Amino acid sequence: MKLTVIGTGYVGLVSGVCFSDLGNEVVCVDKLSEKIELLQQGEVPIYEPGLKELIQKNTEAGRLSFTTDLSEAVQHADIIILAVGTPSLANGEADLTYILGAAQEIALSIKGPKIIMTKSTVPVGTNEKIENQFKQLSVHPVAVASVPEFLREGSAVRDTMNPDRIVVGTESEAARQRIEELHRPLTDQILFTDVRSAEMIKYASNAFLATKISFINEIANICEKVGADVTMVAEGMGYDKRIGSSFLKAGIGYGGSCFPKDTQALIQIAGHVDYEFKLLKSVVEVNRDQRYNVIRKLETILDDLSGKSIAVWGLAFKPETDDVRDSPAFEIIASLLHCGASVKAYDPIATPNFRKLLDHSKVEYCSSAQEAAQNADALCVLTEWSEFRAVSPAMIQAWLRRPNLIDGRNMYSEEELANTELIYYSVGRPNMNNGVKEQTPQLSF
Ligand SMILES: NC(=O)C1=CN([C@@H]2O[C@H](COP(=O)(O)OP(=O)(O)OC[C@H]3O[C@@H](n4cnc5c(N)ncnc54)[C@H](O)[C@@H]3O)[C@@H](O)[C@H]2O)C=CC1
Ligand SMILES: O=C(O)[C@H]1O[C@H](OP(=O)(O)OP(=O)(O)OC[C@H]2O[C@@H](n3ccc(=O)[nH]c3=O)[C@H](O)[C@@H]2O)[C@H](O)[C@@H](O)[C@@H]1O
Repeated sequence: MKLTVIGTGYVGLVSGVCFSDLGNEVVCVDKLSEKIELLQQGEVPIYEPGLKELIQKNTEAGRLSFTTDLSEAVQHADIIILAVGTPSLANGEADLTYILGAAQEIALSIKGPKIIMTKSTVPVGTNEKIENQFKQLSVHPVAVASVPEFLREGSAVRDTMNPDRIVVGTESEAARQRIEELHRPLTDQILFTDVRSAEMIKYASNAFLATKISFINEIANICEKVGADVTMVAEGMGYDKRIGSSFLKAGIGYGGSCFPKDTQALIQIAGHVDYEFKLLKSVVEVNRDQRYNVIRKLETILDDLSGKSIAVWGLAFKPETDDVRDSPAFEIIASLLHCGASVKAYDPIATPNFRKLLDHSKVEYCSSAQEAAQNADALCVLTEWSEFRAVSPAMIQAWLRRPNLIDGRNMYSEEELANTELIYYSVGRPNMNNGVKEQTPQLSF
């Protein structure tokens, strides 16, 4: 099949590359010429395991190419995939400027019938708007389908090649058949729905996963007060197939380019039809507060943070990505600065992106985990990179000036801490002091 993908962010690039790897002829379009030039030279603008090799393989095979010329590229395609960004507006609503802009450009360019497959996450009703735009601007028949994307950053290629399901929302039988044909090599689990339901499935899925995270984070906060261990609680819950073990890792709250924006957008979508999504509002509020536990724990240990040197390990919103969009590290570091602390930060790959967000005289970006931790008054682990897991708590203690470790991702075990003198606070687990668990709090009932 011949495909044109509009937008070379995570979704556009990864799906374009994977579809070409399945034998389709794919042209990827972006309006940013510097991105396209990089891709044409075989370089990848994002860090995503396995992607570079696939780009090289499929470019060499002549199935994959990159261009800034949208109007030329769309002529080539049977199916045009919309994968441009839908960021948040200040009020939390999804900004549809890019997707409607791209649809307009396509409508003014096409010279024959096309299938438009929307992979961007868009509010319910957007694909109908896109369809209307085509009717107004083009004489050529266009079938629109909502085919939301569920990949995760850091495992985007694997997720795309092994999807749990493909959702296809369309009213067009022709689009349905072609899109089924395109996805059949990936899975048999293809669900056909109406357009609005497909759009809703995407928001509901992200909101549900975000709810699981805020739920376990609140359980963790209670565990800290009653002396239980959230990792055991999550394990015990997860064996129940109705609950499932995934997305029950307590931490510093979810970040990234999607959960924060999509939860806000769904609250707005509900608001537009006079429905107050109370549960999701709480999920967002819990998430916003969870990251500040790191600061509260530091204050418990160090009292006043003014003048202290705090090491931070991890700036990306999760491991295996250099994406720092809505990373909890940003607000945590901003709070540390607000409290008068100075920060020494290290991330294996996300530092250049983070520095663009926060260039401050009191933030020193270090080139190794050791350099960041050396002589600091405390270390905060904010992203669970395997590189950090490989450093023993004893080594961390040796590097620090004062033996304080705040583990925002529950990376280290009781056994590893047993032979150290660290004061260790994690999330929803008993604190440790000099290798010994702090006493379980007395319960007053
Ligand atoms: N990042 C992720 O892991 C996932 C994202 N999504 C959704 O997919 C959509 C895309 O997200 P990302 O890939 O992160 O996007 P992104 O924001 O990183 O990249 C979008 C790209 O589209 C380009 N673009 C915008 N308008 C254009 C036009 N008219 N012509 C050509 N190029 C244009 C931009 O220059 C940019 O390079 C969003 O709706 C997002 O919510 C869905 C699942 C996963
Ligand atoms: O719509 C999207 O963009 C994507 O959003 C998420 O993917 P992603 O943001 O790449 O990463 P996740 O692995 O879901 O992690 C999101 C955040 O939740 C946090 N998280 C995740 C799981 C967990 O148990 N606990 C937890 O705190 C992570 O640290 C991270 O900050 C969804 O998992 C994808 O299915 C979806 O396609």
